[in-house]
Amino acid sequence: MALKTLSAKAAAALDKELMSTGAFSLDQLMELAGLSVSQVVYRVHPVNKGRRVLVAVGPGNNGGDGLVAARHLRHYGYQPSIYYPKRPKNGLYQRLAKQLEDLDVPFVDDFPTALQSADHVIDAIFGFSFSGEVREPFPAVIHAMAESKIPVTSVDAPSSWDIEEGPPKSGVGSNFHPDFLISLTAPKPLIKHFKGRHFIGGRFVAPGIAKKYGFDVPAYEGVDQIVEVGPEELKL
Ligand SMILES: NC(=O)C1=CN([C@@H]2O[C@H](COP(=O)(O)OP(=O)(O)OC[C@H]3O[C@@H](n4cnc5c(N)ncnc54)[C@H](O)[C@@H]3O)[C@@H](O)[C@H]2O)C(O)CC1
Ligand SMILES: [K+]
Repeated sequence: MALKTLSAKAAAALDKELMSTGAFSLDQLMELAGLSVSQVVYRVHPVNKGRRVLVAVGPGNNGGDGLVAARHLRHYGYQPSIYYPKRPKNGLYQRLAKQLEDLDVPFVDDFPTALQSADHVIDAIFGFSFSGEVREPFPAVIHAMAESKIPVTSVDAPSSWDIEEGPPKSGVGSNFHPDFLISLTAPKPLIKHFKGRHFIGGRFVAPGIAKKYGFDVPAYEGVDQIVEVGPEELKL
């Protein structure tokens, strides 16, 4: 498979293109991204392994993917809870949060405490627009995920990792190695540092757009929104 990686810059340009010439709305893309995240959790952590999924939600679209995934997981029979300390005023995020409130999904204030009674964690804090050092209040959250034995699924990138260079050499996130990662549309260069199980989601990209950005859409099966692809199968 000729799956190449997309730099942060290329991934941002692709998203922009999907929403302009591709004619998708952000709501649609986020719904499909979150649906694919929910399928990864269902695959790696079926309901009988424990229903309590704690979702760490960041301030941007990566966080929005986490909110969508939580809704789908609730309908699959999980008991998600949401840590969402920085809520932007944007109507899309507010609607996603309202949809969860209507399903009686709890919002928690203390991530490390909530982690103690979780069976699985979704890291939807930062995606391809992350840069620099992790700012408050997220260092303690990254630290708690890194120290905990609870399995973590990261959305698009392990939060705190540099999109091109991978884990920071020291400080917050240097010891954060999630068990599972779903790359949205195409893996980012950080994938070469990732040792866990890796999935790709984004079963909506038209061949012309994929070709323009130089990646192949992987061979999804049946009704799956995800496909598992090891780093060894990627063209790095
Ligand atoms: N290609 C796809 O399939 C799609 C991807 N989506 C998701 O959108 C993500 C990108 O979303 P965004 O561009 O909104 O950005 P992110 O969600 O990656 O993060 C941006 C937010 O994080 C903050 N931030 C950045 N660096 C920080 C730091 N060092 N400390 C603290 N806060 C920091 C920014 O202020 C901003 O609020 C992707 O990674 C993916 O998860 C979508 O939802 C849409 C479709
Ligand atoms: K993430």
